[in-house]
Amino acid sequence: MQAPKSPVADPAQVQAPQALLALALESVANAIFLTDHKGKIIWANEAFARLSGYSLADVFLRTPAILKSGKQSDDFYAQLWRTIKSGKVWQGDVIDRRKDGSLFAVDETITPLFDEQGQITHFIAIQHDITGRKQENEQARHLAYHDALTALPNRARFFDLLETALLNASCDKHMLATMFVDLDRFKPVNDTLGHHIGDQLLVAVAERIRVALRHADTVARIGGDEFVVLIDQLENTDIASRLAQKLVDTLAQPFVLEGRTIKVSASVGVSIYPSDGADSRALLMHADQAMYAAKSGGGNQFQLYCARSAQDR
Ligand SMILES: Nc1nc2c(ncn2[C@@H]2O[C@H](COP(=O)(O)OP(=O)(O)OP(=O)(O)O)[C@@H](O)[C@H]2O)c(=O)[nH]1
Repeated sequence: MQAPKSPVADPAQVQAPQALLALALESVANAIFLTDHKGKIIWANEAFARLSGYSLADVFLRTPAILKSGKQSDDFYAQLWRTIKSGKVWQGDVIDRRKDGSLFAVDETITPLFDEQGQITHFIAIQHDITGRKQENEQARHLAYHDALTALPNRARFFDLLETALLNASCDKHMLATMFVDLDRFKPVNDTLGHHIGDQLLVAVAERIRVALRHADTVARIGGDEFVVLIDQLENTDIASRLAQKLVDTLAQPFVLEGRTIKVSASVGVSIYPSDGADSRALLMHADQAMYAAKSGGGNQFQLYCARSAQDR
């Protein structure tokens, strides 16, 4: 079989309904391809070539597997095939790969075509390009859950992660630690060196905290100079103390920004699940109280939450 040629190009010249239909399918803005009952592509329109980068000759008698991006599981494709082979319409979002290797996202509908005996003869796939919409959604999701200055997770994201970690911790009966990290004397940096240096310092602080911890630990920025940390699957409280001291030490090291050496320090408060609180609100509140105890002690130190001393305050 040879790849069919494009139909006539000028709709005004086309009289026969079938030729007009062929021209309409060729010219429509949605990418469309037609396969035989085994899934081999026997026709594709110009919009498909524009979207995928594959000409009809490239894909002729190949299967749509040529578009596979690796972003969907084998189960996904198995389910798709089960649906259309049973004679039903399949509809869903798919991420495909172009001829040049780049990815694109489509909202795709695949419809089986039947002969008079009710046997499937072909499948027709119609794709609507949603790459832009997907990217916008992802950007919006990222903005909703991340701090714009440091790109760390924000308060909302931190609480989501903490809730999930707490669910797992209560099932598996393991401990976790939350830490409240607040810079000491950050305001004078803004006041004397300017807000833009203050911003750079916050970015550098975020990076130092991240580097001091393991990849699996979570660091979030929840306010001006306030960061929180989640240490999951904590083996013992000594580890939390050691990590808190590590944060205090790393943040006490001078920062060099735009050729200036800047010294700040941090106060860190630590609370442990389950001994210091059973839920996210209690844990964060107690880590915050412990942080204030560290600040009252002169800063540049950490404190573990202590229920008795919190009652005395
Ligand atoms: N540069 C910069 N400053 C910010 C940002 N958000 C909040 N701030 C400033 O951060 C400061 C935080 O206030 P404080 O926590 O009282 O400052 P501090 O000097 O560290 O106070 P102590 O913790 O008591 O030592 C305020 O001056 C805010 O204006 C930001 O995104 N960028």
